[in-house]
Amino acid sequence: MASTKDCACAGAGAGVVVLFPLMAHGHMNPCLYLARLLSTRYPSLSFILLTTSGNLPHLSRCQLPLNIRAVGLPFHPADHDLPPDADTTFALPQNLVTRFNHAVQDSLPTPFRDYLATLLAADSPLLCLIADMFLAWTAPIAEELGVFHATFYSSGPYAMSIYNSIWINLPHADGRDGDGDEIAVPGVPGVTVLRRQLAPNMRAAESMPDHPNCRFVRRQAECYRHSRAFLWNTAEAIEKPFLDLWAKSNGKPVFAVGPLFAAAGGRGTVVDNRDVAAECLAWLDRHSPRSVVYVSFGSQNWLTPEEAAELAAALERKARPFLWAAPAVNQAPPHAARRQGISMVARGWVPQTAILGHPAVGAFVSHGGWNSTLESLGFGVPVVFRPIGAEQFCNEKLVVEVLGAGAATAGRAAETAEVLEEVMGDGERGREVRRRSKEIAAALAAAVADGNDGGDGVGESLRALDEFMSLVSGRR
Ligand SMILES: O=c1ccn([C@@H]2O[C@H](COP(=O)(O)OP(=O)(O)O[C@H]3O[C@H](CO)[C@@H](O)[C@H](O)[C@H]3O)[C@@H](O)[C@H]2O)c(=O)[nH]1
Repeated sequence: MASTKDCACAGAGAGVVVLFPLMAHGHMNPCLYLARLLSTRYPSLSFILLTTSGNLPHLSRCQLPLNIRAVGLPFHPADHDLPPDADTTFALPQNLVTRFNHAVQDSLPTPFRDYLATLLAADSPLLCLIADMFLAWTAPIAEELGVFHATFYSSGPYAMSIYNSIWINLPHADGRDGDGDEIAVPGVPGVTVLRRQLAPNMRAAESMPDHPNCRFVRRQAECYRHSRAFLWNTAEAIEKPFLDLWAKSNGKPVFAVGPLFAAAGGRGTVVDNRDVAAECLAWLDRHSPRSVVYVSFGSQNWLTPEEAAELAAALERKARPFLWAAPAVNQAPPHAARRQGISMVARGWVPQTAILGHPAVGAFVSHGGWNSTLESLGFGVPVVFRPIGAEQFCNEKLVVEVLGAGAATAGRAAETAEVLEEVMGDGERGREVRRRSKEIAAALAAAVADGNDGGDGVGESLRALDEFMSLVSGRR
């Protein structure tokens, strides 16, 4: 029996729900929001946030409600040729992120199975396991033990349909090599992608049908078949056709329960970095509405020094003030861009949702991680996408081509400067993008309305969450 470690007291309840996010901030944050939302909406239940032991100290500082406790499974990064402190994917280069995912998939199933068995032997009924999309291997184990398994997606169905299809089918391995070639995406009707939009490792895989990511995604697709429901951190208001497509292709119910950061209104996984937070907000307070460009590339992506220099040059060209977040050392801009007073480089974890909610922010230059995308949409701030990897180019396509609430840049200074001016300026394009951004923000706020403020009642995402809970507790 593998050892596990608890970090808080469980509240008493009529049943237990286990949530198991991948150990990456872009995955733990939304899962923690979901746990907080469920714990408020279902206070008589107990919630277990499953993670690895190395993450317990971080979670213990997150002030979890009494009916959520964190439990750590044993995981030793160094045993997998990972840095010994790689408890999450924070600041890991892309090849090590893939190794991290494989390490998790190879080493956690046994302790996970043992832990689930102990929960089944306990008095309180185990209602369900909600496991991350990248922990699909949990589904066959849950099925074998008779536990209801739901898959939680920290990205949206539009992006994941495209991303999975490309890794599984490699439709770009067609012998052509034009950057502007349009590639049809099998199983996603009406969607094409340009070869140049594909993430770099995806492009490289056209000559490597056994690329580690192909194996990883194909294995996941097999495991999903054992899951009984799909929960998405998105809202029908922005992705209804793609939620329907997913439900139809997979033959299982889907529930759009986001945007979770707005529904939970709580804190994410990373301990507040109070000094940096106060400094960022005080700096924003000194700027006029919609004047600042916020720049961030999330928790596990960064530009090369040359790319960062191009972006810095773009930002300086029109002398718009910018706030550049560098939570990891390798995310800082080049020295030339550090013009104190005019712009700010925030070293350390910043309060991103507070920044996006600040009236001074007029645009967000982002890699397009789904959380950043959703947070920006939620606050009505137009995104200028500068994708780096993973499914980020799909998030760009959704927002730019489908929703019309942002713009994209391939990264060159002149192009980026022009796109930023367009989005922030008073021309027709800028006004339209901002109008759509505000419209979408209102629709997302309505999706998570809890009906307690005299508005139009409970929003579609909270109703979907309640339907999901009825399903797992056998009431539907
Ligand atoms: O200083 C910081 C940096 C980040 N964040 C938060 O951290 C999260 C970052 O998530 P995301 O924007 O999705 O970026 P990644 O960390 O890159 O997320 C990974 O996971 C996402 C969800 O699956 C994918 O969409 C991305 O492509 C993948 O890189 C967001 O909630 C941010 O608000 C902060 O609060 N402060």
